[in-house]
Amino acid sequence: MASSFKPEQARVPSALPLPAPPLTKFNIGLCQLSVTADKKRNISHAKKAIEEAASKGAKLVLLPEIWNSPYSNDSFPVYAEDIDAGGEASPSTAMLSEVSKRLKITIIGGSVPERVGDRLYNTCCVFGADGELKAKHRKIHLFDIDIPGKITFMESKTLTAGETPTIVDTDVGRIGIGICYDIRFQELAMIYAARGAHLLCYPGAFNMTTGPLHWELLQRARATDNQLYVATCSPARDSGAGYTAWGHSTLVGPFGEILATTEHEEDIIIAEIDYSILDQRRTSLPLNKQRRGDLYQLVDVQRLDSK
Ligand SMILES: NC(=O)CC(=O)C(=O)O
Repeated sequence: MASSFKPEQARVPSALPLPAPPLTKFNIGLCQLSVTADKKRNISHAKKAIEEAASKGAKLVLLPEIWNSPYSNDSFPVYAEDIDAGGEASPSTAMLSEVSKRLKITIIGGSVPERVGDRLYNTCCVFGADGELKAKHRKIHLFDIDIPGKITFMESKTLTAGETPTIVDTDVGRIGIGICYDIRFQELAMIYAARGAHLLCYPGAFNMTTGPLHWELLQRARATDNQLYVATCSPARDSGAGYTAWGHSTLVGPFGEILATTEHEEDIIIAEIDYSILDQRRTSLPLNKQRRGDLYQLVDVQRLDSK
């Protein structure tokens, strides 16, 4: 019987069905890396961590937000790379491309500062198992925060905001990308879910003020509301750094369950993702059929405009 709730109208355009993923079960590796001021060391360190994750069975590896540079407005212009030029102009992404191809794995390359003319972005590159750059997400929501006596940080002093949501089909499923502060904006996750994402990946560097309260809560909320997997990856904590990361990289399942997590030290988490659970959860708790499209709607502006 057709529902008078008009669930198909709660997403504009209508939500896409969940696509069949290329594989159902695989391991994800979350590399919670220590980051120093030495960029060359950061790159070789990340490379070793990716190799270790792959040797332990990871088919998808996620890196932290800003893993090749300290997280500071002074550092972003100094460490920024011209990703589109590639090669020597972007040693960090050249390494990701080489490793993903050699190991035949998908890499969600955390984020690095990107230079485009006189602009800087906080950018996540996704490399396929063939070493090709499949997608580039520029942090859409810049992290400007001012909690007196606790934390003041203004990314907008140096960075420009990205303009588009990023969802990418990979060998390990359809993945929506957000960077750190992007996780606070539930509409982005809802748009990815409506576009058929199996998994959302958020490289992120929450801090000692918001991390304890919000980091796990937000991941579990995005996963529970959208009935999909959420993976996050933070830098390891360095208490001597100007910005102290919270750590606690995590994988959350589609029922909001923590499947794997860690503390704040350097670590490589290997955990299993099983996409067959998505259909099970959505059948048992059919939120997509129960939405009140007669009362509210989420408009995906980009998809609407491309129609
Ligand atoms: N660093 C961020 O982008 C976000 C963050 O720390 C927060 O939202 O809190």
